[in-house]
Amino acid sequence: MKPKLQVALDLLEFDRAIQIAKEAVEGGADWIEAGTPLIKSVGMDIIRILREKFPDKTIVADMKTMDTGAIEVEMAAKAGADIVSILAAADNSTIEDALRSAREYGVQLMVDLINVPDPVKKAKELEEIGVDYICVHVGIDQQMVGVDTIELLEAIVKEVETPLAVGGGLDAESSAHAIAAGAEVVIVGGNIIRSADVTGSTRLIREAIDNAEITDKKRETIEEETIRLFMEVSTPNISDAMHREPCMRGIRPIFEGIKVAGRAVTVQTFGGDWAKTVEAIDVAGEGDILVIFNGSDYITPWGELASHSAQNRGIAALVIDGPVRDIDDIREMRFPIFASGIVSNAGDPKGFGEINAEITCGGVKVRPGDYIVGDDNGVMVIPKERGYEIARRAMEVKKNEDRVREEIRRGKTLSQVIELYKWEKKQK
Ligand SMILES: O=C([C@H](O)CO)[C@H](O)[C@H](O)COP(=O)(O)O
Repeated sequence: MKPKLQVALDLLEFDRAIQIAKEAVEGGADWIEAGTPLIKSVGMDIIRILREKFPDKTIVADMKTMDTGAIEVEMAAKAGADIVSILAAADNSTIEDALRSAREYGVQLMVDLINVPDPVKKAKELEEIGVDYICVHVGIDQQMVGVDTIELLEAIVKEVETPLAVGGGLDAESSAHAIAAGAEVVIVGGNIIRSADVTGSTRLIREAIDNAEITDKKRETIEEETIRLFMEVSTPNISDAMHREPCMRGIRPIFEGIKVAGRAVTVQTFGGDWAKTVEAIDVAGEGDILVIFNGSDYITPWGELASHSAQNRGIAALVIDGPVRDIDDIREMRFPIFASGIVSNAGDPKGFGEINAEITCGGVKVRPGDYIVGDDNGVMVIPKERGYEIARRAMEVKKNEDRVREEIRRGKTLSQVIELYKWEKKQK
């Protein structure tokens, strides 16, 4: 059977959802899902409109029902859905009653394993119950902390014969992998709906699943993926992903066009004492970023020779709450530096201070091993425990902006695209 491609319209705005669905269908999407955020934002009417606009397509209502399964299936069925998706985390009585309702109203029931503690066991129970599709689903928040959709699919596919739909951060490569591993339906949200070229992105996934094969391409490590993603997003994307966390105050790049991401090696020094700052070059590894608190705006612990030595060691950049000197030479060698000032005079190597202690730089706490990302906008610090998550969330911010930019290019104003007036916080 030809694999099915389900586009998940996880959007908030009615008109955008219809337009994006149209573009996805042009690219080869077979099933159109009214995503849960969309249903919550605009109501069940979105299903009626999708039914009307796409009479030949399968419409999926992602209801994420936890209770009263029968009534929610009835609502979605009467609005025009062909398949209704509810939660496997619901009690089996809810799922069984939802299935009765699905039979009564002539729709199919998909049951979503998202957040179920033992998904393999639950999948077997769902098979017993006789649901039409089991949805192997890693939710967006779980994806951000590294839960792997394909691993989950591979654990379940061996255990059940019920048709499997699979979703959770899939792109062309992982969609193909999912189909080759035995899924019948791939569900793709972000990698289609947040693309500037929805039709092109859908087409890529369509082609990949139609020629599905498992590649044994070596996967990146989490660390490699984290750094790659940080290099692909901007520091404003990162700040947005961290709920508008501020960048370091008063610390600017000494030349334009710098883009760096790496782990912090921290240095606390005092008034231009350059012993610890230079010793830190020997401590840091390739790709690390030195982050220094200098304690003076008028005397520097860093210049061209230190930059030269750091560059030779493969150190990615220097970030300093304090001034640097020799910036003409440093600019020429293009060693990336973010600093709070520039002076001519250095201090002496007295040896006060500490390497790899917690410091404050530009008003932001930095611990050794935290992720540092710097670009023309500023320098962001990402706590080491949340590096991968923030890199993934920042990429979602970027993708969303790519799509919004495209819609502005087509003629809408920004407030029209994001329905700004509707989403202003209502006053009491
Ligand atoms: O169901 C979904 C999620 O829980 C939000 O409602 C998504 O549609 C599903 O995860 C697919 O989206 P991506 O993970 O962005 O591909």
